This record gives sequence, structure tokens and C-alpha cells, in this order.
Amino acid sequence: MKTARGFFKPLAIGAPAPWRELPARVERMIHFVPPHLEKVRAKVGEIAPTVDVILANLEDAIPADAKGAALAGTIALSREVDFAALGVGLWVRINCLNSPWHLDEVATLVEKAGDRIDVIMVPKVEGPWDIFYIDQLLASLEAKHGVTRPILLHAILETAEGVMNVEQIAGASPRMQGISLGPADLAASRAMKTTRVGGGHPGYRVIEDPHADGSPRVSVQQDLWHYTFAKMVDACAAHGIKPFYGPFGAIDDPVACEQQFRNAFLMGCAGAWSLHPSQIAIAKQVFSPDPTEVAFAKRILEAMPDGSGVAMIDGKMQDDATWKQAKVMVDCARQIAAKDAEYAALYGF
Ligand SMILES: CCC(=O)SCCNC(=O)CCNC(=O)[C@H](O)C(C)(C)COP(=O)(O)OP(=O)(O)OC[C@H]1O[C@@H](n2cnc3c(N)ncnc32)[C@H](O)[C@@H]1OP(=O)(O)O
Ligand SMILES: O=CC(=O)O
Ligand SMILES: [Mg+2]
Repeated sequence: MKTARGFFKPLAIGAPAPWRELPARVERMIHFVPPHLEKVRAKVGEIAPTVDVILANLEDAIPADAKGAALAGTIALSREVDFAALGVGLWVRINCLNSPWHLDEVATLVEKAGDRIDVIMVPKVEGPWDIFYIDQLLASLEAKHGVTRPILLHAILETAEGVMNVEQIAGASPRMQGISLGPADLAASRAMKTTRVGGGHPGYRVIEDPHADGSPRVSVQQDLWHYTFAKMVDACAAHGIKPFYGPFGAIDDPVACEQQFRNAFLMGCAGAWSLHPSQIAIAKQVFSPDPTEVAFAKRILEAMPDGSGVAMIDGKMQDDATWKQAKVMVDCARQIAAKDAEYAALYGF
């Protein structure tokens, strides 16, 4: 265990000092781009102003023989689009740490684009040791290449061992920006008998007892992910980092996608992945608080200016705890409004 002071010391001579607070960024959707496909890459300049984060994906979904092209495409992308000027984050998902690719990827990314990449997403993180390793590697490379702003780390929670260790993963380094649930790999790791990328399953349900008259029994679908999700959200919140829902693979089912994203939003998530352009607007709408809720939250703050005491608004009791909830909602809306003129108007900021 590191000492409190040691936690914030650079891990290499000449490396930038670790972040003490996460930079305040709106990250409602992490839009995945396959960077080896020139046709898709060419459209990123057009898509970027509509998203909060563009992620160049090097891992799963990129064929083994295209890993080099994806890395080269990522570097090209970092030069072709001025993400910082657009207020859009540039993230990269590297290959997992036991793959033959991750070392060259991290070395090349820091050397050629270290001052333009905001976050490296690390897949299949099993425990804090994976974060210690990549933290040290990044510090050494940042020092070597004169990178002045530490690259943040985002872990995907997608193995049973990772779920077991999620609390230590969340607190493993000041570089930790957040964690995403990876339901597809997690399903495989747990030997779940599914063939889906996230979402529910019609077979996972509760059913009421038989009726004496033999009439049909009510049966309701349950959430396969609730336990893992809640565990991840609490680990992230306790460590002051951000939880995210990951991929929703049924591109042809926007209704279920919206529901999955909404559950994540209500549970405390900052955003989710968009795999297809059609999922961008869904994530944007869901992860921007509802203007009616924001208006109600503003009324709570106004009714209790110092955040203490008790008040009644429209028949609902308000006290310090609802004031804090209202503050979360209004702060989130204010942050989004500062970036997004459409929402600034909706929220009246
Ligand atoms: C399972 C766990 C995980 O690891 S999930 C993360 C890994 N998977 C990914 O990153 C997948 C990213 N998405 C994609 O590759 C594509 O969206 C997939 C799912 C293959 C569908 O592509 P496609 O069949 O071309 O869709 P489409 O014909 O409806 O596309 C319409 C136009 O949009 C484009 N498009 C598609 N996806 C993206 C994207 N992610 N970013 C930017 N543009 C995208 C298509 O190229 C197509 O463009 P055009 O109209 O032909 O000019
Ligand atoms: O990488 C994401 C997943 O669901 O697996
Ligand atoms: Mg995965």
C-alpha cells in the first residue's frame, strides 16, 4: 500500500505530477470508431462536434491482421481532427495486457500522440496490479517524450476476477478516470448462457405462485446486471471516479438501448458507449438530466438556500438529503449547459 503522499508523486523522473482532481468533462457518450477503416475515419471530423468523446478502438472488433493499421489510423486521427478545440475527448482502447500488441501500442501512442490523448481505456482489468503496471509504464513514457499532462486510465469491468476486485481497481491510481461495465466479455468470463452484448434477457425473470384457478401467472423480466452494476457504481463513487455503462449491441433496438442507458443514468453513471451513429443521440438525451427534473431541483435549492432545514414543495418533503440530490442534478445540468447551447436553453442557464 502506498503512503498518502506517495500516491501523488510522479512515478518516473520527469513525468508530470498526477492529477489531484479529475478534469471536469462532460462524457455522456464514448463513441467507438474502428480507426483502421479509412472510410469511417474520414467521417470523424463530421461526427466529433456531435459527441463528447471519440474513442479509437484497437481491441475487440478489430481483426488481428488490422491491429497495426488501427494504431496508425489512431495517430492519423489525432492529427487530422483538433479534438481539444472542439471540446471533445480523445480516448483509445488498447489491447489487453496479456496480448502481444499492448506494449507497442502504448509506446507509440505516448510518443506520437501523448499530448493529444486524454484517456487510455484498458480492457479486461483483473485487479489493481494491472493498473499499477500501466500507470508506471505511462509515467516512464511520458517522462521520455516530455508529455506534460498525465494521460488518464479507464478500466473495463469484464471478468469475474475484475468484479471481485473492483474496489481496489477504482482506487489503484490517481490516473483512474472511470470504469465501464463490459457485459459481453463478462458474460463469457462467467459462463453465462447468453449470446448478447448487454441488455436484458427474456429468460431471466421472476414468476408469481400458481393460482388455485389455474389462471395465468404474472412473470416479469429482471435485470441480469444489477448486482455487478451497483457494485461498480459504489466502487467508483467511493473513489471519486466515474462509472459508465458499456456497449449495447442491439443497434436495431433503440428502445431497449434507451432503457439500458436510462437505468445506468439513474444509478449514477456519467455516460455509455455508442457503437453506431444512431446511439449517439440516445446517449445524449438520456445522460442529460430531464429539464423538468432540473427545474424541480432548482426549486429545492431555492427553497433551502443554505441546504439545511425542511421545506415542502408540491406535497413533497425536502431536507438536507434531497438538497444534495438536487445539487447533483443542477451541477450536472450546469456542466452540460456550459458545453451544449441546446441544453443551456432547455435548462434556462
Ligand atoms: C462487444 C463488446 C465490445 O467490445 S463493443 C466495442 C467494439 N465494437 C465496435 O467498436 C463496433 C463499432 N461499430 C461498428 O463497427 C459499426 O457500427 C457496425 C456495428 C459494424 C455496423 O456498421 P455498418 O453495418 O456499416 O452500419 P450502417 O450501415 O448502419 O452504417 C451507416 C453509416 O454509418 C457509418 N458508421 C457505422 N458505425 C460507425 C461508427 N461507429 N462511427 C462512425 N461511423 C459509423 C457507416 O460507415 C455508414 O456510413 P456510410 O453511410 O456508408 O457512409
Ligand atoms: O468490451 C466490452 C464488453 O462488453 O466486452
Ligand atoms: Mg470486452
